[in-house]
Amino acid sequence: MTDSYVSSRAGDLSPNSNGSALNGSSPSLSNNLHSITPIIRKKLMGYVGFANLPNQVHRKSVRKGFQFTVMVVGESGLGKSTLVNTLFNTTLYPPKEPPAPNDERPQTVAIQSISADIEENGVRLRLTVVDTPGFGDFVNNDDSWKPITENIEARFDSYLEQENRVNRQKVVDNRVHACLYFIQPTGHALKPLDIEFMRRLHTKVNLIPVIAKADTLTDDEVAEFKARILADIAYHNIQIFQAPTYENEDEETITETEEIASKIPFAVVGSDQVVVLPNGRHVRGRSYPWGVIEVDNEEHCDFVKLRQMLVRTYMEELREYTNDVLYENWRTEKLLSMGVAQDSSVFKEINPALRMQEERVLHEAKLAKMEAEMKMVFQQKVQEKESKLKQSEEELYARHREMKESLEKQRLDLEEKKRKIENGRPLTPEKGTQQKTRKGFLRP
Ligand SMILES: Nc1nc2c(ncn2[C@@H]2O[C@H](COP(=O)(O)OP(=O)(O)OP(=O)(O)O)[C@@H](O)[C@H]2O)c(=O)[nH]1
Repeated sequence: MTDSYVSSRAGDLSPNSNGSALNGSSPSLSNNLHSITPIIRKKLMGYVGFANLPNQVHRKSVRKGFQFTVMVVGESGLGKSTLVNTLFNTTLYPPKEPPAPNDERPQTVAIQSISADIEENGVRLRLTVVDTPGFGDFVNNDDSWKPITENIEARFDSYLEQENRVNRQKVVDNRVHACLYFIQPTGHALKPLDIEFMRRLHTKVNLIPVIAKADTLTDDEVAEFKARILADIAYHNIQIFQAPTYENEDEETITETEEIASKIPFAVVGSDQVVVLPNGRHVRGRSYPWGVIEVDNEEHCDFVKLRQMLVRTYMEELREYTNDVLYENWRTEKLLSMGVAQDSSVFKEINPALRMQEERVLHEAKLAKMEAEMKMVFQQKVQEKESKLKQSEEELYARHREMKESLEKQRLDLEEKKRKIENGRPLTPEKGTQQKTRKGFLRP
C-alpha cells in the first residue's frame, strides 16, 4: 500500500466511493449536479508510477537546457561586470582598460549583450547579460531609462512574434528575466534617477536592487541605507522582486525565503580575484591593508543571498514570473491597444454537469419546436382534405338534385301520358291530324 492519493470528481460519470453513480433517473442527483463537486481522495492499491513525473520533467529540462537573461543597470564603475563574473564564476567580462582622458565618451545609453553557454553538473545554461553602459553618466540623465525600456519591450515583441509564427518549434526566449539595479553606496537615500528608473521599469522586469561596493560602508551605514532605500521604494509604490512563498512549504524553505527577503536590497561586494588568507585559506575577496573582505562570507556581505535568489533557488521563479505576469500584462496591453479583443467565453470554466443540463434543455426545445411544426403541417393537410371532401360532397349533392329533378320530370310526363291513355285520348293529337291528312289529301 502506498501513501499516494488520487482524486476523482463526484461529477464524473463513474461510481464514487459512496457507491452512487450518476444516472439520469435520479432527480435529486441532477439537482445536486449544479452544486459543488467535492474532490474525493482515494488511496492507491499499488505503485502506479506518476510519482516519477518530477524526474521526467527534470530529464527533459536538463536535455533542453535553460535560457536566462539578466540585465545590469547602474552608473559606470559601480562594479557591474565584476559582480556578473563573480555570480557565474566565469570571466564573462574580460578585464577592462580604464578609459583614457582623450577617449570619446558615448552620448547615449548603449545596450550591449554578451551570451555564454555554461555548464554545471551536466546542466546547460545559456546565460545572456545585458549591459547598459552610459546609464546615469551624462549631465542630463532625464531619459536614461528610455533606451532600456525600449530594449526590454523589443525583446517582448520578438517573443510575441515568435509565438505568432506558424512553426513554434524553436522559440528563443530573449526576454530579460531579472534586472540587477546597482545603487551607488552613498549611504544617503535613493537618487531621483534611481527612483525614476525603478518607477518606469518595475512593471516590465523583475527588479533586484543591490547596493554596489558595499565594502565602502560600515555595517551600521549599510543597515541605515537599506532602511531608507526600502522606505523610498514603498513610498513610490515600486514593485521589486520578492521571493514567493507557497502553502505547505517546509520550515527550512520558509526560513531560507525569509532570510533572503530580509537582505533586500543586497549589499554586495564583487571580486573575481582569489586572495590567500593568513591561515592559508583561498577565498574570493578583496584585500585591504586592514584585512580581507570575503565575497562568499555571509558575515561580510549579502553576495551569497543574492546568488541564492538569482541563481540557486529562484531562477525558475524569475523566468516564470517574467512569462506569466510581466510579459502577459505587456502582451494584453499591446493587443488591446491594437484593437484585439478577448472573447471571455473562451476561458469560461466548464462544469460537465451544467453543460449536460444546458444541452438537454436545448435538445428539448428543439424537439418541442419540431413537434409544433409537425402538428401544423398535419392540421394543414387535414384542412385541405376536409375542404376537398366538402367540395366533392357538394358536387354529389348537385348531381343528386339534378337526377332527382329529371326523374321527377319523367314521372310527371309518364303520369300525364297514363292519364291521357286512360281518358282514351290519343297520345299525340298531332299524329291523328297527320293520319287524316294522309287518308284524305296528302300534302306534299
Ligand atoms: N571596492 C570595491 N570595488 C569594486 C567592487 N566591484 C568592482 N570593483 C572595482 O570597481 C572598478 C569597476 O568595476 P567594473 O566591474 O568594471 O564596473 P562596471 O560597473 O562594470 O563599469 P562600467 O563597465 O564602466 O560600467 C574595478 O576596479 C573593480 O575592481 C566592489 O565590490 N568593491
